Amino acid sequence: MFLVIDRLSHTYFTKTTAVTALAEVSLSVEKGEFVSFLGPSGCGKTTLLSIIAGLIQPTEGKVFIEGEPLWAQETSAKAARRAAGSDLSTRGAVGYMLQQDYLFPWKTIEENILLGLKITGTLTAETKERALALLAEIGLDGVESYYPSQLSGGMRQRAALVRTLATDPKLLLLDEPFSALDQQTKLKLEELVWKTLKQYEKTAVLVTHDIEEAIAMSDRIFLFSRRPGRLVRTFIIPEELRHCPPFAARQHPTFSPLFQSIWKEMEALESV
Ligand SMILES: Nc1ncnc2c1ncn2[C@@H]1O[C@H](COP(=O)(O)OP(=O)(O)OP(=O)(O)O)[C@@H](O)[C@H]1O
Repeated sequence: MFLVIDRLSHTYFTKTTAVTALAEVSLSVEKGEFVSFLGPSGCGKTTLLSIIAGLIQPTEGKVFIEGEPLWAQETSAKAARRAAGSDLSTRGAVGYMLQQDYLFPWKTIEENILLGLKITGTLTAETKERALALLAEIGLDGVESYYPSQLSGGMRQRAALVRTLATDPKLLLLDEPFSALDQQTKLKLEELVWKTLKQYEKTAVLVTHDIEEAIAMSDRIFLFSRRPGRLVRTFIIPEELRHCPPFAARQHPTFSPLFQSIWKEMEALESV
């Protein structure tokens, strides 16, 4: 298994309160799989994504990426390899794409998309060429010297996708990356992201409120209860939808019945 989450719970402690965001979540994701986290607002989806990204340490439970535990003590051999600069296993392991593109406004598109490579010390002629080729592949050639303010929202999100993929991350975490876009741009970008991730055989986790988007993009959907978020159901997307790009999947006869059944479960969760 590529990603394993084992009996994970998380409580946020403030001076006066304790908020349990997630309770006893266990799930796993295969290499190359695209999964979505769906659930009522505040059920802990972003918290879970931040834990997988290594940004938050959970109060209980474990996360393994390719068998390696997050937050485990480094072995001395591994620490030595890292010190010598020869251990790239954790570099660029996880790519994060958010609702806002977070491109730096004072940097050009080219500087923005190469930033991750610079930070991780992996900027070479080869990785630069790859990033620029990716930019061209998604229809943004010619804008390298532009600043983010000179691009549309959809173009900026495409540039953010290139920046995320430039470091060749093993795992992509997508936190509602399409939710701020107009419907037409959103559908086009879903299509592009899906095709790009399939082409590069990436493993991805998407957080979304949008049931249709989750069905159109995913191989499986994990449905969470209200806070504290517990995994209540796993929907396996039928084979015929999984192999269709999102736009075609939305037109497929099995799409609507699946939407109805997930909608009913979501309604039941919201009314509890
Ligand atoms: N830093 C924090 N300190 C305290 N509580 C927090 C913190 N971050 C999140 N929470 C709380 O934890 C719960 C889960 O939040 P989270 O953002 O993970 O949910 P979500 O499912 O992603 O929500 P939404 O769908 O609305 O984006 C919420 O009740 C939230 O208020």
